[in-house]
Amino acid sequence: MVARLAPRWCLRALRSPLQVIGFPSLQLHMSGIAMRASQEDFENALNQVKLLKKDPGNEVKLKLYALYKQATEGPCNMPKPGVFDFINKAKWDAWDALGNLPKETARQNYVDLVSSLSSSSESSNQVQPGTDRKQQEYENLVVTSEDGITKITLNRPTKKNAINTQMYQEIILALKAASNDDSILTVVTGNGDYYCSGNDLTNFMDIPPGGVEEKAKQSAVLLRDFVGSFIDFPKPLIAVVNGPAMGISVTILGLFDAVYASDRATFHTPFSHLGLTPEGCASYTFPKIMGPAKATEMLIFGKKLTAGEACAQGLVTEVFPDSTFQKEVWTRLKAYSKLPKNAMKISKQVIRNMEKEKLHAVNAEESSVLQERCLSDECINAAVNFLSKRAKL
Ligand SMILES: CCCCC/C=C/C(=O)SCCNC(=O)CCNC(=O)[C@H](O)C(C)(C)COP(=O)(O)OP(=O)(O)OC[C@H]1O[C@@H](n2cnc3c(N)ncnc32)[C@H](O)[C@@H]1OP(=O)(O)O
Repeated sequence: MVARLAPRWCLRALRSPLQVIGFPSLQLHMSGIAMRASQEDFENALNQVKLLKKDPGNEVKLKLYALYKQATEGPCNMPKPGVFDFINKAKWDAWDALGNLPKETARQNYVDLVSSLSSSSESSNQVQPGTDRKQQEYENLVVTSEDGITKITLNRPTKKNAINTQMYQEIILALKAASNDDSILTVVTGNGDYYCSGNDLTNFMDIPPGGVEEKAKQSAVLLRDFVGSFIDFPKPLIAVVNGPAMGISVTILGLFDAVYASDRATFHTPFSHLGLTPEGCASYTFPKIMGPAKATEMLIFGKKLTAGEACAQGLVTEVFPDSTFQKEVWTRLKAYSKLPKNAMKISKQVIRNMEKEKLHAVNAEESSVLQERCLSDECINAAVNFLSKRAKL
């Protein structure tokens, strides 16, 4: 069966030779698509393309074409068109550039790309690199974009940037926006002396009408969505750890592509002390990064690491003296942001796609275990303890 799907913007007048690039990706030879894990998503994505309200432009159309061909036929197998056959040459180049990218990865990248296009056509939240534009307003974050870098700053310095319920939601939104904007790199950092003190322990105080069980359920869903948005983030994601980091802000570092730390930073996951268990996929990423024995010290015994120790164990990419931290890190990030955008993004996706499913499974399991832990005496006592000490201050 061959289905030809024509998005509305496909019907617009075409001006340049490149604009007549069609959508072979939409000529669905369904029987030829291998039955693999992501086939349903892939088919949905093929259908979603025709619903796009906005023409995504030739660069994106070529990318969709190339990923479709790679996903369904494998590496480029066509003879190279002549130099004056502009359109077919551009298509051939795009497909050929994917080299030996596995079919499954191409399929996943196609799905991710369509998903980002769908959201961006909904939100139209495009940010031009180099414009230092402040994005959407958030209560607990400051998000800016400059020199192709979107910077998400955790902004509750008086609470050591503890993540309250609203802030979890805002971070999910900010990551979604950053994945759809024109930036090349995305950075997460903290305002003030802390990077982040982890989950806001007062989150547990806000009990809905359904009671504590309902609260635990809501927290688990929020946690899974929050961590999921890091797992799925499609561009290079960098943590600029300006000071101490605790709890979930540490575990999630295992899902970043690079972590730069000030020598003032520390890394602390006192889960057992709080009656809690690891999240952020750390039960999988930490043993992989630092080996099971070191992961145990952090995740089960709550050993606090210095920046130097975290670097030696592979959790941190590099440590800088606090006095020159910002200058050195931003000089480096600006240089990285000038590297070819698509190559970096695709490389990140190739690396992540190797274990995306595993990470989602780990996230679901950790969230479900935590849903139970939140209701345990150990956890409730630890939260009450923190809150009563705080009340005395
Ligand atoms: C969605 C469910 C996820 C569940 C998984 C949980 C994962 C985690 O993240 S576990 C880690 C949780 N975090 C903590 O246990 C840290 C608790 N905070 C502290 O131990 C200390 O505040 C400190 C070491 C971070 C800083 O100590 P200090 O320098 O002495 O400063 P203060 O204690 O006076 O803090 C200033 C101000 O900030 C408030 N605050 C700090 N961290 C948190 C927090 N995590 N939750 C709520 N509030 C926090 C602190 O209470 C002070 O507030 P005020 O008293 O109103 O000034």
